[in-house]
Amino acid sequence: MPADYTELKREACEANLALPRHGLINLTFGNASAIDRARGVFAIKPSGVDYAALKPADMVLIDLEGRPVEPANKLRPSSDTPTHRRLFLAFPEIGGVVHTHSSHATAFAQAGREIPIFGTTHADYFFGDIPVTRKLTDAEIGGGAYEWETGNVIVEHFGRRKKSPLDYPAILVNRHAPFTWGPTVAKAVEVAVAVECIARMALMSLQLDPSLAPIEPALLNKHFKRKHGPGAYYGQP
Ligand SMILES: O=C(CO)[C@@H](O)[C@H](O)COP(=O)(O)O
Repeated sequence: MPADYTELKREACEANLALPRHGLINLTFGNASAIDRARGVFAIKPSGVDYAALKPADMVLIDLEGRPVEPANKLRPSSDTPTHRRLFLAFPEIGGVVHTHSSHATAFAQAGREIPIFGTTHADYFFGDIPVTRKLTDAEIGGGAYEWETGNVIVEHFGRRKKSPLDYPAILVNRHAPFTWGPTVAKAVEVAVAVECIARMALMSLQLDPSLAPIEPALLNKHFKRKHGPGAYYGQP
């Protein structure tokens, strides 16, 4: 009896449809995926397909070895599938990954800039700057495993600090755009919305005052602690 992935595909499709709904997507940029940890299979957006046309049955199933789970059909998995797979392998706590090219967060990523924490909107969600990875090297870009290497620089950023990725569910890939994750793909979408909202506010704050200092520690602690409690992780990845 073949496994039934109907619910996994529905969950992944709903997350992908939420991206343009939240204004995080232009054209076919971006992608979302959800994993069935018990079976080691994730469902991801098909490559290059108009979001408006997406249906659950279009989601492509890939196992954690990178193999298609269903007979190949006309729809190829997202070009970013190896990046999602790299994150699912490195972060066993996560249930979903989202990648967008949302404008303001992508502006910070292209500039290789972390998103500084200037106010309580940010402090309610993250205890520090939203980080940016190092640039990929020419060898990583041209070595034939670019998307996998993109996942590697994200994992490397967290690995050095040995913090749970759920404590810090977002990062900007240098010269590229944001990736977010969460215990579910729906939560990863929510984080992607928060990252874009925070990035837009940060960019406008810097336009008003290019030398704006980061938020005061007392205000950061008050807002983060009242939302996430004393047991939450306080610090950067
Ligand atoms: O990173 C990028 C573009 O730079 C991706 O967001 C692609 O634009 C999405 O491609 P598919 O998921 O449609 O293959």
